Amino acid sequence: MTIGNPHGGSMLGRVPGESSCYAPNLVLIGMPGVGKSTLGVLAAKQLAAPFVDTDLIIQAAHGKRLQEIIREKGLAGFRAIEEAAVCSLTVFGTVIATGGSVVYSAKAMEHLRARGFIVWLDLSLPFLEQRLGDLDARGVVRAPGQSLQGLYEERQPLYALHAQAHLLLDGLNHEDALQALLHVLQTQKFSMGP
Ligand SMILES: Nc1ncnc2c1ncn2[C@@H]1O[C@H](COP(=O)(O)OP(=O)(O)O)[C@@H](O)[C@H]1O
Ligand SMILES: O=C(O)C1=C[C@@H](OP(=O)(O)O)[C@@H](O)[C@H](O)C1
Ligand SMILES: [Mg+2]
Repeated sequence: MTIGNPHGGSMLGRVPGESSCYAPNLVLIGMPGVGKSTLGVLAAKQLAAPFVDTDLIIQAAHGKRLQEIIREKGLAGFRAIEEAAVCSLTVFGTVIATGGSVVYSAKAMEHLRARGFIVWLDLSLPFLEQRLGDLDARGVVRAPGQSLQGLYEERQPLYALHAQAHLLLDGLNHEDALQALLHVLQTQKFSMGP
């Protein structure tokens, strides 16, 4: 399923209220474990673009791993930290891997949308179950006792709401996933160049 490119033929954009044009970011969203961080690096290499992982920015700012931040600050606290980190991004022409929970913040998604093209990386639940190990060890924003299926069903509509393109990665290895992403970008006439 392709959701469409509202920029039309040109991917050059303008931040509301600002005068200069920018090279858009490529923003990856999706469930934890789908491969946003891994594929983001591979895509950045291929596109000769810088790469940013918002999880790493948050970890570096706090000097702690995400699991510890979530444990100490709680779910709402982590969401607020994530929103602030994303809204402070000023990069252009950059591949951005987000954390899976970013879609809970309309403000963060608006910020990303104003500066980039948003691709939803998706895995069907059985593939995701196979991919993810212990959710607690991974540090995921979910209610106590919430199952992966419950989280998946809660999040799918949010990813669909914010994405401009959708990519189902079931059964694709790293290289095939990269090629599939590049194909989507080509189809959508996405370019980071001027
Ligand atoms: N296409 C793929 N095939 C198999 N394993 C993958 C693939 N993409 C990512 N992985 C693995 O899945 C795990 C989660 O990947 P990661 O990039 O951290 O996902 P995310 O950032 O979306 O949470 C990692 O162990 C990674 O090596
Ligand atoms: O989906 C989530 O609730 C989260 C996903 C993580 O990032 P990845 O999606 O890169 O695993 C990280 O932001 C945090 O631990 C919460
Ligand atoms: Mg990641």
